[in-house]
Amino acid sequence: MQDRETSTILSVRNLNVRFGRSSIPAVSEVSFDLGRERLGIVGESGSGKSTTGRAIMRLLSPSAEISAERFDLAGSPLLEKTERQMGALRGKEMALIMQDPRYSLNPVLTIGRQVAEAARIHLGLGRAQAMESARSMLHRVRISDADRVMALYPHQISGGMGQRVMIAMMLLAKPKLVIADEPTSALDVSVRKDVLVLLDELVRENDSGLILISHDIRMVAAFCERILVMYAGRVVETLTSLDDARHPYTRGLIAALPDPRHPVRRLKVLDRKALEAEAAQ
Ligand SMILES: Nc1ncnc2c1ncn2[C@@H]1O[C@H](COP(=O)(O)OP(=O)(O)OP(=O)(O)O)[C@@H](O)[C@H]1O
Repeated sequence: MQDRETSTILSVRNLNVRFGRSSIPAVSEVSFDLGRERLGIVGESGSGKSTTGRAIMRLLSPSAEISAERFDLAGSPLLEKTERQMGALRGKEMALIMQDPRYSLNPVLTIGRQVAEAARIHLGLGRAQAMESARSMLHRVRISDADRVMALYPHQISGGMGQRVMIAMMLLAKPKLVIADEPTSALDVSVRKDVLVLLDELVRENDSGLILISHDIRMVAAFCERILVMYAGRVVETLTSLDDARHPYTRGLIAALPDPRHPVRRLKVLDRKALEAEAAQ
């Protein structure tokens, strides 16, 4: 059996995030541990998924107040780090893959330049070696004509190709922790699965921990060993299988998504009145 104690990458106890003077916390009392495994965070829009992911990266707006009893990356408290120390961790020890590669890639640099730049910064390579490392990483994300793609600018490649480039850049330094926030929702349906399979493959190869954030509970269930279900900033349920879902909100999330095995004419919607009644109890 795996020794969870030594393999814990991230440990979160009672994480709270509040923006400005807002009386309602965006994230409330969230707790979980992450080892070298895949953990999903699901919930509807506004439930606090992205805020949790960005709090881990310490990439929230300055108006955000973060507090936690424990908030450790590999045993080291994230809230005690200076911005400079966080800068050194991002990309090297922890990486964030966001929804739309068009906004994450630098529009004025060629793909080759920006992947090589990541290799230079995070792996400490010289110019020529960094270019070579960029080329081999692009091959690893199954871009077969890497030389041609390296000469292109972000607007000249497809969304699916852009997300492969982002994955190449983000996983180059084999970070311990990868957070993927809706990594496929801006992509064409036909390439979504390929991109997720690739991400999953590289995360396993690197022996990293993955947090996959999405509103799509079925997609998350296909890739993750454990799922945290968030509602109004709180974790309402932790699942290892969708069949174990007990909370009416989780059941609503499952029912609101189409199941390819059982197509339906009309999609269900969340029963908000029942949920609010339950929350008030
Ligand atoms: N910079 C900010 N300033 C003020 N409030 C914010 C900020 N960012 C997020 N929030 C609030 O925090 C709450 C949680 O938002 P968050 O983006 O984490 O939800 P989410 O579950 O990721 O939703 P989505 O899927 O739409 O991104 C929301 O009420 C949102 O309005």
